[in-house]
Amino acid sequence: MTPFELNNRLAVITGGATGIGLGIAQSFIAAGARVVLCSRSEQTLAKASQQLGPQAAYRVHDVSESGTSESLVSEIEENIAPISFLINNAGVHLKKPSVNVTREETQKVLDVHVLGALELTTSVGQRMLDRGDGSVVFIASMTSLIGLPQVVAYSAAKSAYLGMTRTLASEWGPRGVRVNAIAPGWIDSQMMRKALASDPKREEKILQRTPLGGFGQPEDIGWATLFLCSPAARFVTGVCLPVDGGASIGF
Ligand SMILES: NC(=O)c1ccc[n+]([C@@H]2O[C@H](COP(=O)([O-])OP(=O)(O)OC[C@H]3O[C@@H](n4cnc5c(N)ncnc54)[C@H](O)[C@@H]3O)[C@@H](O)[C@H]2O)c1
Ligand SMILES: O=C(O)C(=O)C[C@H](O)[C@H](O)CO
Repeated sequence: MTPFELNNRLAVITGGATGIGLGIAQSFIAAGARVVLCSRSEQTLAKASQQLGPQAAYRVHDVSESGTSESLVSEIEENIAPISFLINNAGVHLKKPSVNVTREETQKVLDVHVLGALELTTSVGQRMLDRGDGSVVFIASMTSLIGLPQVVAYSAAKSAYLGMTRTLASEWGPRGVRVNAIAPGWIDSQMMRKALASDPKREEKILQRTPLGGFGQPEDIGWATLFLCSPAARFVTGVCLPVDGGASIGF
């Protein structure tokens, strides 16, 4: 057995039915895990789950809805299995000049990425702490590490993941629960295509500043997330791993 195997253990992946979340689900299943995809559209979830096969299940869940995590987590643990891995991947993008961003728009972005992910993480985390075992990954962004124009609320939310990761890692590490983050660069998904559509020259600029060239694929984030959750990363906690073709190096 290699230290990258996940041995039928259960991963909950928010926003798991599309893009990067689906790539993470594919990588986890390839490593022998079971997955529960959680997002808002039953139709999209059912399609993704069918594509993934018998190792996948889904639950309709809006992470931004306050007070809903406990019932989701207890239902999954009662009917499927204890949750070994939580991947906070659900996200919404907001791209516009910072002076035009309203408080309400910022609140919506923070509700999904920060408040929603934190509520779910503490619900799952309490059970992981009781069992003395578990691993949490936050899908942050290159905007957690470097400046990108016109994404001020999104960047605030993704940067919050760095503090949350370090705090939870230091608090939960002694009790067997690891917490890490990944900062994806430009990864080919609906979100990225939409973000770049407003500025056709941006794609060229991005490709120029990416030493490894091209855009990443969802499975690139999948393999990195798998590493962080696997026994191979048993001595890794509190880090944010960039997976961006080198774009955040600044050359
Ligand atoms: N694609 C990129 O270049 C890139 C770069 C850095 C970070 N990210 C992050 O990766 C994650 C996945 O994004 P993606 O690129 O796959 O785009 P995507 O739009 O395909 O995925 C986002 C997913 O989150 C789900 N979601 C949104 N709000 C939700 C809510 N309230 N409750 C539950 N689910 C919700 C969406 O339904 C969707 O499935 C996001 O957190 C995004 O910010 C993406
Ligand atoms: O580079 C840009 O203009 C972007 O808005 C990129 C996005 O922030 C990125 O793809 C999502 O995190």
